[in-house]
Amino acid sequence: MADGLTLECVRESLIRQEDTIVFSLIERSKYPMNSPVYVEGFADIPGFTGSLVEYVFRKTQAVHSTVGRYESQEEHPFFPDNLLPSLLPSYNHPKVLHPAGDAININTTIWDMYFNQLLPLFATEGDDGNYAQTAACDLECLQALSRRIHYGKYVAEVKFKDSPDDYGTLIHAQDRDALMKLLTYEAIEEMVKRRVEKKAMAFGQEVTLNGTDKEVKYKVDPFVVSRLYVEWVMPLTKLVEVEYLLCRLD
Ligand SMILES: O=C(O)C(=O)C[C@]1(C(=O)O)C=C[C@@H](O)C=C1
Repeated sequence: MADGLTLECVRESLIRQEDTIVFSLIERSKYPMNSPVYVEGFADIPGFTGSLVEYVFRKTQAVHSTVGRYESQEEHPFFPDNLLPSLLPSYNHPKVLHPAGDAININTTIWDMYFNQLLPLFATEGDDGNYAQTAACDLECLQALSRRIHYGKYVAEVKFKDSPDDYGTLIHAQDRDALMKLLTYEAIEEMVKRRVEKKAMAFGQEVTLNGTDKEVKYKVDPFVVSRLYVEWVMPLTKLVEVEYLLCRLD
């Protein structure tokens, strides 16, 4: 392909991103739920009324924005309002995606899924006071999930370029359901599900030198990781793919 992007290399990136996601969940699992982090007004921050986690996100993303993070089409801010542009000299990141896709940002949905559905599945009850560390871990998890899910734009671009006629017809018809069917590979999804479960077992097991046959304990339940992928990561990636394709010919 002209821009060198192939389905194989895009899938390789998705596989590598699985490592980042599994490790970020393992890091978050060091801390209990620490619910004050999520309570509006818990921190007495002048001029700010949201939760501590929102504060950490806004401040971190403001810094990242001024050093060019969102110049890359792979990155999507959680709070895009009022971000300042990059102060760095322009790197000229390759713009492989169709510009209409830049407006697609489903981080609100990802945020909601993470805090309301995923976190309660793996964070233990309790409060150890490590609020800043907890919010920093949430930031890592959410950024990794957001990057992976929005990578659906690249997957969709490659699929479109590989079969422009098949996709073109459905895009002209704005046929969401048929696009979803055409871009779905059930055998690949099954492999992803099994691989992330295996990674959670490999990365999250206690390593001992005098290995006896004690019951193996995992830092994050491998079943929760496969469920995360089956229920949220893959469906949301496919949603991004469909949204991107719908505007691919604009
Ligand atoms: O690998 C692909 O073809 C993708 O579109 C990515 C992905 C995924 O999210 O992992 C999504 C849809 C396919 O059914 C298979 C896998």
